[in-house]
Amino acid sequence: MIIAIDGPAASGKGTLGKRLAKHYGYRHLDTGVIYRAVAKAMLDAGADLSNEMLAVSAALELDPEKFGNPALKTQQVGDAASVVSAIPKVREVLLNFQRQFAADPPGAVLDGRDIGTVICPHADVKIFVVADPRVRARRRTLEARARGEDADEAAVLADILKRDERDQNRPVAPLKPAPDAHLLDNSNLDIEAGVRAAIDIVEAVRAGRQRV
Ligand SMILES: Nc1ncnc2c1ncn2[C@@H]1O[C@H](COP(=O)(O)OP(=O)(O)O)[C@@H](O)[C@H]1O
Ligand SMILES: Nc1ccn([C@@H]2O[C@H](COP(=O)(O)OP(=O)(O)O)[C@@H](O)[C@H]2O)c(=O)n1
Repeated sequence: MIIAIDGPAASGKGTLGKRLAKHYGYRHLDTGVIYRAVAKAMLDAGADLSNEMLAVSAALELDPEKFGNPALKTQQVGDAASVVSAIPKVREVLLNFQRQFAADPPGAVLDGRDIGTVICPHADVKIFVVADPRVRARRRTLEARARGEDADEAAVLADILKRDERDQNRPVAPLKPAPDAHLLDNSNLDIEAGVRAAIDIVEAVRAGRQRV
């Protein structure tokens, strides 16, 4: 089974993805870290983020072993990721890795922006997670502060809105729900309630299949 989770910045995709994968015994891929890793390589090299050739070679040289690097989590890297991720050739290079991850047994949960629309259009279950931008900014700010960063909530909100705008309006693989995605509004749910709501969606889809 493939579970696709998409949604805007800090909506809770990764948290749900990790918990769903644990619940079902599947592997989990936070696809945002892939674009963040490309962006970090560009920033480290002092490269212009719109340099297609350098971005493509950074994407080709990615090392999945480094996806856990905490330095990928920063706002600066997230911002840069939304610039490099708009380059169609970068997305093309990263497509097979994601599809292969999804196809390997026993099952997989992928979260990102275009999982249900482009990477896994035939996913068994698609969830589109949303939450009020102010709630998302609050949660992301608390997360950054817990890491010891000096985060300003208004600046985090502005960053989230700017990134959503860029991700929604790019010509290739824009952030949007697949027509068959189930909407999950995380604004007023704590993590446990969100996980339960996501499991309920998966179970309802499975039950519907068995009846057919
Ligand atoms: N339902 C929730 N209630 C409270 N905090 C949440 C909830 N879901 C996620 N969070 C927190 O919000 C932040 C962003 O969640 P995350 O899963 O990283 O979002 P995304 O992957 O969409 O960027 C994290 O600090 C996470 O612990
Ligand atoms: N499948 C994906 C995942 C992320 N991205 C890009 O990568 C950036 C960082 O993604 P992320 O999921 O780590 O961001 P957060 O929601 O965690 O803040 C996004 O703003 C997108 O521009 C993408 O284009 N496609």
